[in-house]
Amino acid sequence: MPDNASPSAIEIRDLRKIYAASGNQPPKEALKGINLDIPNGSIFGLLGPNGAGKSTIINILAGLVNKTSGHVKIWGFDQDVNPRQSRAAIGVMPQELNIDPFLPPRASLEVQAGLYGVPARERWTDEILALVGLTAQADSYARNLSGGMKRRLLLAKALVHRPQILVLDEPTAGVDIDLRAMLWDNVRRLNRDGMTIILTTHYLEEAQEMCDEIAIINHGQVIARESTSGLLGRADTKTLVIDTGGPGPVPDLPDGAQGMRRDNGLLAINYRPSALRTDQLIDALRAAGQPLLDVTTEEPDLEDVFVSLTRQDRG
Ligand SMILES: Nc1ncnc2c1ncn2[C@@H]1O[C@H](COP(=O)(O)OP(=O)(O)OP(=O)(O)O)[C@@H](O)[C@H]1O
Repeated sequence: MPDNASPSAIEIRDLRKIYAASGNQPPKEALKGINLDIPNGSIFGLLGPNGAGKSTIINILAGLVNKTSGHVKIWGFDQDVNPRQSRAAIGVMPQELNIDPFLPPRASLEVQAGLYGVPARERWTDEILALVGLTAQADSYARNLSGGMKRRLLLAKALVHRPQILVLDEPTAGVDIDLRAMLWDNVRRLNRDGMTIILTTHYLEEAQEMCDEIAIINHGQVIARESTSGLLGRADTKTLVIDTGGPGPVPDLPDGAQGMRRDNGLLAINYRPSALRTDQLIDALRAAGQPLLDVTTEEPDLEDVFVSLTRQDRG
């Protein structure tokens, strides 16, 4: 296993990608100078709306798409200077189910290990099969596997060469709850053993739960890159939920606060903590003669941050 002296598993500098024009499609500048360091040992989320450039970044990391310019270091190896080593350090679980239907899982892993030049004594085929829960299906034709099992096989294939970095491209799109839980168990275990995980997902609550750090990509640029908790702290929105003893009209509130009655009769007041303090809201409610039988606050989630950041960045 090569040593990586850098604290970053991945270093991306001024990465640009222009897809050439084709047919009547003009050229497309998909990446406009990405700078990104992905810390060694992290579970890192790469988020962004459709077409933001996430797959382009991942495909460049995986060596499947050629960059137009810029530098990429994987596990300390520059892709252009040490292509073989940089490739060996990364395993990618792709979005598409690209599996040979006639190869059983065990054979498929052996073929993959051969492609990566893993010597027989260093293979860990049975361990990987056990890890992803395919031991019982190890010798069944892949075409007989369920969709969920095929996904597990994709994860297994990404692991054969014991990469230091594992990339999961939308791993849970269209996947049922059990498989999702199993995937995340596996990912956490691999991470605990030292593997750096890079994940793209459309499920923001999943990113919130799984990722230590997150970069948000929009229009081919990094528009935020922070710890998940730092990012959550950025959302300048909070909701105060009050039991006023039953339904009733929404009282007058200070500027910057929006109130609504929920179906259960609770009064929900959305406000910006930077503009208004909670006690000012409470004072206003007291002045309006509202009973305050119970008061709770609801914190923002990643979705709030994501929506507000990508909205600001529009255009
Ligand atoms: N092979 C290609 N040729 C031309 N344009 C492309 C090609 N691949 C991607 N693009 C364009 O580059 C931009 C970025 O696409 P990319 O697939 O990287 O986005 P994404 O963030 O992964 O989106 P999604 O979440 O939908 O997968 C988009 O405008 C897309 O249409």
